[in-house]
Amino acid sequence: MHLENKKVGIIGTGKMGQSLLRGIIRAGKAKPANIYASDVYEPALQALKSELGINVSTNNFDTVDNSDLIILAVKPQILRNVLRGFADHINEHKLIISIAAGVPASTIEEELHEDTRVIRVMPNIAATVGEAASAVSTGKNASAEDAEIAMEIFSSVGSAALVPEHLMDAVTGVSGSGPAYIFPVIEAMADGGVLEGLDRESAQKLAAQTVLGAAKMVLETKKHPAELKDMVTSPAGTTIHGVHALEKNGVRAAFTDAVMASAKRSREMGK
Ligand SMILES: NC(=O)C1=CN([C@@H]2O[C@H](COP(=O)(O)OP(=O)(O)OC[C@H]3O[C@@H](n4cnc5c(N)ncnc54)[C@H](O)[C@@H]3O)[C@@H](O)[C@H]2O)C=CC1
Ligand SMILES: O=C(O)[C@@H]1CCC=N1
Repeated sequence: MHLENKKVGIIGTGKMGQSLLRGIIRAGKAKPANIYASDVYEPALQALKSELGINVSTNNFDTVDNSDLIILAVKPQILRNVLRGFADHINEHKLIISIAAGVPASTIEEELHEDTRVIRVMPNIAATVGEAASAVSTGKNASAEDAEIAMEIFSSVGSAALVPEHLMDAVTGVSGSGPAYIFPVIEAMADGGVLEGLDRESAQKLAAQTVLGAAKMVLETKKHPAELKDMVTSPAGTTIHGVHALEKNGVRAAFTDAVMASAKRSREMGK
């Protein structure tokens, strides 16, 4: 099964559902006429229909019945109920792709059918701008081709990598939740700039571009971040004074703790 000419369904057109929809269309991965989306909130659906030309419905049956693959983008807390609502409409020809945090593929198989083909993905909110970091894992019935399709979809909104499912909580801690750790960093760096006399707009732009540039250097040079840090820190210069201030405030432990707390919550949600 290749993505081309497949009917793609999305259940839940909130923040992530919409990001994925737009990304898939922007990348030409599916024609709007082949996309079926459902949500309980009709005004948002109608807006998506007129903006993107996709098929919409407030009834999840319409999405399930019309689609070859169905992306589940509702909150984890309601996922079981949503699945129960359409379990009778699922057969072995349909591929289920869930982005719900913490929910194991086995839970989805349990609620649908033991032989349902399930792929689990943890993307992040940067899918909105085509820069998500996604991890893809396969449930027990999903084939390598199913995983390829998921990789194709999520590669259209950023980078995607295959991981074994037991690492999904770790992925959630690092990249699923990660943008929310970095937004306050950007805000705080901009605050520092404002404190030192820059206007807010310039300070925020400088801070955001600095995060983007640093990330790009790590990805493109593939050097260890410590080596890159050493390239910025002149002896007795400005940067080492800044780095020292960060270390005194426990910045490394704070970020590692954030990843661990999010991963722990993801594990709890899976129970
Ligand atoms: N927001 C994020 O940064 C990320 C979210 N996720 C996962 O994505 C999923 C969606 O999260 P968000 O988009 O942030 O939530 P959201 O609240 O923005 O979207 C959920 C959508 O589901 C709709 N919905 C509620 N009940 C429904 C039903 N019975 N049938 C169909 N649609 C229904 C809501 O109206 C809403 O539009 C969650 O499972 C979350 O764990 C994964 C990675 C990142
Ligand atoms: O906070 C959450 O539960 C979701 C999953 C990863 C990012 N947002």
